[in-house]
Amino acid sequence: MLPSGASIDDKIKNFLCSPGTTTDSQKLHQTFPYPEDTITTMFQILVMASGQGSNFQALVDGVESGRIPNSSICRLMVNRSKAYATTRADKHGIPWEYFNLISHGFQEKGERDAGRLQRAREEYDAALAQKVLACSPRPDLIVLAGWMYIFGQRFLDPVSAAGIRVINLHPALPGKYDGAHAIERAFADFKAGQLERNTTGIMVHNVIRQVDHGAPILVREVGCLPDDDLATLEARIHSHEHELIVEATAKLAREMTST
Ligand SMILES: Nc1nc2c(c(=O)[nH]1)N[C@@H](CN(C=O)c1ccc(C(=O)N[C@@H](CCC(=O)O)C(=O)O)cc1)CN2
Ligand SMILES: NCC(=O)N[C@@H]1O[C@H](COP(=O)([O-])[O-])[C@@H](O)[C@H]1O
Repeated sequence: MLPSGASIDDKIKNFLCSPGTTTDSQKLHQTFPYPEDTITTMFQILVMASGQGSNFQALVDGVESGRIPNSSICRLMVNRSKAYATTRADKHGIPWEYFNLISHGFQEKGERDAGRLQRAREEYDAALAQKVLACSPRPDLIVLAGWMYIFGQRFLDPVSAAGIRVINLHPALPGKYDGAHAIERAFADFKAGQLERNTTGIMVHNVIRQVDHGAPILVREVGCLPDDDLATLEARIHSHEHELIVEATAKLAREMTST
């Protein structure tokens, strides 16, 4: 028998651990009719990727290990049909969807007209935003983990209006090497003796319309070594990325769920 001052958590544990107890949530509510806001809900994370998915895997492992607390990866979106991230999602029972600018009919292959290209991207952005907003459960956070497509306002605005934050992992320091192929460009400068302090880095930042210019959330420097080649630098950077993306996502999971 629990003392009268027992906490709700103690009562729940006692209820659930009693012999012959069903874990039916309805029965739980009947027994402990406490306000909805005391029910802990999982922090829902939607991940977007275009490639191998090693950072997606780091997030999956981070959620499963509890390093990313009280969270669930509700969905993976990919824009490349051969993205190995989908295989990783299948292995962990995470639903995924492939949605591509050209394959799904927004842009003609080989299209070169600037107006048509712009309109195609805007329609794709709007459709992708609708897919995100239709997810159940709806995500609290979108993490771009090697997502190689630049969003326009017709994605960013509806998602932001729904209170969903978007963050991105970028393999460069703030204000350096914006855009794709950042590691290659940093390495080329290093080999040319033009990389400041022989140091590049990585960051997780908020996503705004201007690519890789959103406010940084976490930043980590990565030094280039004299005997580095591109492969050794990339491997070291990827290793740091797998840590930083989990640390940043866990930070937001804690901040966005604390009352
Ligand atoms: N509006 C924003 N969209 C995205 C951001 C951002 O900060 N603001 N971050 C990127 C991720 N990224 C770098 O971190 C990045 C990804 C892709 C590109 C790029 O040049 N994409 C081309 C297509 C390239 C390809 O398909 O191989 C494009 O979109 O036309 C630059 C930077 C994610 N989106
Ligand atoms: N500008 C965005 C960008 O370059 N992102 C980079 O794509 C790779 C994805 O690897 P992964 O598919 O193995 O996670 C990562 O190195 C990430 O920093």
